[in-house]
Amino acid sequence: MKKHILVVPGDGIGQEVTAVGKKVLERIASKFGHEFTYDEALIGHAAIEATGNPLPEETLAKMKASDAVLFGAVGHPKYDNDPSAKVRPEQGLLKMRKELGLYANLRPIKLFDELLGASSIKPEILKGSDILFFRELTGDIYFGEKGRKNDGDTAYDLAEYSRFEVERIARKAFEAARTRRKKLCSVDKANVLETSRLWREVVQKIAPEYPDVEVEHQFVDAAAMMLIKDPRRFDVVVTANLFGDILTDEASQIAGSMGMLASASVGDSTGVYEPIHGSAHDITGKGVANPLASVLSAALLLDISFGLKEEADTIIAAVDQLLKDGFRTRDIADATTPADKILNTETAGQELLKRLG
Ligand SMILES: NC(=O)C1=CN([C@@H]2O[C@H](COP(=O)(O)OP(=O)(O)OC[C@H]3O[C@@H](n4cnc5c(N)ncnc54)[C@H](O)[C@@H]3O)[C@@H](O)[C@H]2O)C=CC1
Ligand SMILES: CC(C)CC(=O)C(=O)O
Ligand SMILES: [Mg+2]
Repeated sequence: MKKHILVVPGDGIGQEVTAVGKKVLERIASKFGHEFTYDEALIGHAAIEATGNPLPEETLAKMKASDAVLFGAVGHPKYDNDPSAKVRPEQGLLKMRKELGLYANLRPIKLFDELLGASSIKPEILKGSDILFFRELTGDIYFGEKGRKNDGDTAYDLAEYSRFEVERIARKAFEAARTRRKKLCSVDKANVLETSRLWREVVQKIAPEYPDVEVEHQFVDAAAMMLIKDPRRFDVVVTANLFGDILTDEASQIAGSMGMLASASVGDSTGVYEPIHGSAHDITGKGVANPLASVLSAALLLDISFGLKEEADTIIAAVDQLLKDGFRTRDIADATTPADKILNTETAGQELLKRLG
């Protein structure tokens, strides 16, 4: 198969982990006889430094012209502590999602059995957890009007959802539930928010079209609690942009670490495949970031954008084997991990390539 992949590492550990994700794609291409070509483009702080723009037109054009994008992360400490900065790395990420119409962010919470002990949640509560989040990605409070009034003393961010926006993500989640355990949990705050009341109304309205799927509605505060108390009760979860952002960072602890969670952002055009984590300033440049979220994002890319299921499964099996062989990056290691089994970003990539064959 011939495909063109755009690699957009972004900032911080995005650079470090995406290099490993790309190597895995290259190895898969040679192993299975595919012809993947690659290009790179700037986003975030790296793009601001080079062009003044967090999402240069050239990057966007390259994204639209590619068959899939392997994305890293954006962000830089200098903006995090400067609320007055008008141009920010995260604007590039949000604009990319909007411009490419990436309204559905699939975040599988996949727990590898070997990592049962890596979580702070008890293994007997965790075992068998397997959740697929559908986070709406182009609406909500992230994209509404924002500003200041009263001489800057009052700030506002408008949360908005249209019926159309809710319905299209809900339908994707219903369809996915049909292929899994046929349970859908819609998470909102309909006891308080009007956007959530529309959300619940739309989900209730289309539910009868999926009679084989059991639907449950939960308020986001209770859902946050239930995720930790009893993660196995969840199959597919569909929720708004802000709630999905927060709940999936929480849910990463089911899988053991933020460094294990991949995602697929899909919608109207080129799919973007990205770890759920950010640029992680605290470990940037140390070479210790777990690259498996990027590697598993590459697997999602092959599966969803290219329909290469066997190739994707080969990557997942290699990750599984790496963990079975006792190797751990620091974020998923514990006191029982022998020193010679602790990997850094680069050695994790090398060990993984050995297991890809
Ligand atoms: N999609 C994106 O590009 C995102 C960007 N950000 C940006 O990233 C910057 C840092 O944000 P934080 O809140 O610290 O979130 P973060 O996700 O970057 O890091 C949170 C914690 O998880 C750890 N972590 C994350 N990924 C890891 C990995 N692969 N291996 C090992 N440990 C890992 C970090 O070291 C940190 O302690 C900010 O500028 C933020 O705006 C945050 C989230 C997503
Ligand atoms: C800039 C943020 C919206 C990025 C983030 O936290 C995410 O996409 O999960
Ligand atoms: Mg997030």
